[in-house]
Amino acid sequence: MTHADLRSDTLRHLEFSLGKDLPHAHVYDVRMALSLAVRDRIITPWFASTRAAYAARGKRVYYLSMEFLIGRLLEDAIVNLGLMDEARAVCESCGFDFATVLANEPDAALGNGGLGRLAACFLDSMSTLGCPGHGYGIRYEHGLFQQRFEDGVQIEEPEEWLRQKHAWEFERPEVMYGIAFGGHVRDHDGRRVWEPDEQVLAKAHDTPVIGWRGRWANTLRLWGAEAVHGFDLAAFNRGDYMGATAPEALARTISRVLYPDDTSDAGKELRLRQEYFFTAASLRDILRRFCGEHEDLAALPRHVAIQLNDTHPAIAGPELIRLLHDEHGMDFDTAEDTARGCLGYTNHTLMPEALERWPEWLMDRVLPRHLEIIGRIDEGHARAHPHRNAHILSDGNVNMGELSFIMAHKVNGVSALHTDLVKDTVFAELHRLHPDRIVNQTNGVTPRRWIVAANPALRKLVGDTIGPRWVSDLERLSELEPHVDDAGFMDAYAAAKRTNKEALARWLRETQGVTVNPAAMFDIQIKRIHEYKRQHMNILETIALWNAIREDPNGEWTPRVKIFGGKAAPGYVLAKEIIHLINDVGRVINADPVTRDWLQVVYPPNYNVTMAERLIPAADLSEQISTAGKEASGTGNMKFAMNGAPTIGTLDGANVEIRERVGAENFFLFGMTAPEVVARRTVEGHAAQAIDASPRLAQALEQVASGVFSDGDTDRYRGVVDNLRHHDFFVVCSDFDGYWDAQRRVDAAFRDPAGWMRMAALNTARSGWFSSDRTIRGYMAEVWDIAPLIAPASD
Ligand SMILES: CCc1ccc([C@H](C)CC(=O)N[C@@H]2O[C@H](CO)[C@@H](O)[C@H](O)[C@H]2O)cc1
Repeated sequence: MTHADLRSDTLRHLEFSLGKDLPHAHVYDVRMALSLAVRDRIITPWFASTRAAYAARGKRVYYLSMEFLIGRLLEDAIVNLGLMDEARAVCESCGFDFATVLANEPDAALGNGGLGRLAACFLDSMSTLGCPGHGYGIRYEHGLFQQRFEDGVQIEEPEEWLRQKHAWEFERPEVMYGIAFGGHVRDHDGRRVWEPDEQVLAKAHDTPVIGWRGRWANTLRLWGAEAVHGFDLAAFNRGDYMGATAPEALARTISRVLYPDDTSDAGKELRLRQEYFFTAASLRDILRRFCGEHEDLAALPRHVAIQLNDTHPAIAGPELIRLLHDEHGMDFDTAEDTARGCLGYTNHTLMPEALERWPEWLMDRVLPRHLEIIGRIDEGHARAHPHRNAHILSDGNVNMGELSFIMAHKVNGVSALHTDLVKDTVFAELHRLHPDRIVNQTNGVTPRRWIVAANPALRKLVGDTIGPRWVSDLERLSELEPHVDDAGFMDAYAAAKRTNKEALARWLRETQGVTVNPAAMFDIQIKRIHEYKRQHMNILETIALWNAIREDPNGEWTPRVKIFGGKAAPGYVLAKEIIHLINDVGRVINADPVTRDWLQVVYPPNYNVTMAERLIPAADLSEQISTAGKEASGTGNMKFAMNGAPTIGTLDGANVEIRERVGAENFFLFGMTAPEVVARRTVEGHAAQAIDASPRLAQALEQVASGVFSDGDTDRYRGVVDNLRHHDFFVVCSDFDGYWDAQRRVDAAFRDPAGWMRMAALNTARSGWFSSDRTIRGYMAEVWDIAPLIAPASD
């Protein structure tokens, strides 16, 4: 595949697909034309993969997720097809800067955070491994809101990724299903018949997902909602223009926007409709494909593995039973067992408020037949386990966690610690009743996006040092370890990090108007804003450091740039207060001439996948400081370690496994363990005690309370301060001094550049296990019982 070919194809698309003459082309036109030319090169492996899967008559995996946090796709496709140099040459030959062309693509922000991004990494790995699978989700017209700051306060604005044509999808008007809602269930000669009173059409939009080296491609099928009868001409003729389009608008509401909550169950009816809409359309599509190849529906589990990405598609259990029993006449118990044989359920959070519980009355109104079926499942489980103390239906609610567990043949947590906590807490009773149902599948991330695309300097160095095979066999990074004692390699490693830091400094200057010193330590915390992730502990430590530098300006300090990134759910008041506080503290500290050269705070708005790709390669320190027992896994922690940023963190989620693999000496540990946190909470006034014992913390809290960072306004942070002083459920105060001490250890370590770079390089060399390829191989063997349809990549 020469540059000439890609160039001629790009120019052909510019002319015939975009209808643009090169002299008049805008960057958008070139980006679209190049995208279409690159997409053309995905079609052949895509068709071949589909044919191979059909020919194999084997098993397929279906990953059902309300979220796919994809980001941009052009560079990802170019990387997986090995067309980087060609694509850059094509842009330059058209008179456009490659980076500018790539930057013209909007992020597909169809997710909130960890869960959605994990789904996207999993799709890349399933294609790279040749695991026949499809992603199923919702084609939201508006993804996660755009974040901007007004005087440091988060303002949400609608996200408009579809304002421009989406280059990577194929609309499938021929794949359309009517999805029913509401109505009643009545008896009809001994059978229960659902008579819904609403219907919405689900139309498929397919995006090919190409794997490394373009050897296999799966499909991401996203459903868009449309009205059965969209336009009311009679109303229009009556001049009731709103009335005329109301049916269309109402129907499209279902796929209009992503719910921006990532930890609390909004419990909104529309959310339940979204969950049923995509789950029902996906199951219809799965059964259509199966019935096109096989007769006996009881054989479904041998050919179909369905993974529930948290409880959000949990209605899949009752819906599959409804299809098998009500529509295909299978007897109920066989239908239930058949469904269980297909279903796997992944739990991603222990936060009680994040576990979905739908009021029975709401389920009865939206999905009356499903509520009946859920009742029968629960009764059946009670009959099988008379003394059980776990219920799907309890206190007038439908517990979607219990439903998912009982309807799945395998349940997994997303890190070793999390899986143990799932067994000991949220599902302790069900674990007792089904002791071999829970397995662990520690998360992973795709090295194609998070090293090859995001960090070309490191990619080149690693490739030059150990050859090309690490990209699809990441544990080969361990072959770098002997080179860590080689000065030449370490100089090149440090140079790569420096290149990335200078690039980030340039971007911060150009986009944020902030000048940072690339020699300073880039200390980064990027993730959704949440009390358990403890961004407020980070900013309190920053204030304490500021105080310490001001008290001893000539002391031996390590220049540090504190970089934050992250959105708060619009309704999460305290998280929004934390955002405001970080911006307010930054405003004061950055203006302080005494400390300016030693400490800066930067918080670029609208953190997303593309910004993560820019920040992570430039990081020196990875902040993973959640309250132990609260972060199910984390995946940012893995991306930072791979890109040579040692972690300061607690023994929480996958931090535990990162520390085990990179070595305790290459990890800055602090804080209470999960059991210690639980014990500490039982101590009356544990926060006040900790504050009394820590003058640094007490001073910082008092400064926040007294308005030092809010122009004397003593109300602005009353919420955060009172919560910390009187509740502090996430033990910020009790972990503060440990955190402070760990940060001072970081300072000392960073002042030894060679020593620091050694830690950084060992983090890279020892984090290969955290590839999502390893994770997917685990699911394939222990959950889906499926074999890849291609041999492992040889290069
Ligand atoms: C009902 C609202 C809602 C929406 C999303 C969620 C997600 C489960 C939250 C989430 O993203 N969890 C994160 O999942 C990652 C992938 O497994 C983990 O690495 C993170 O630790 C976990 O917080 C909970 C509740």
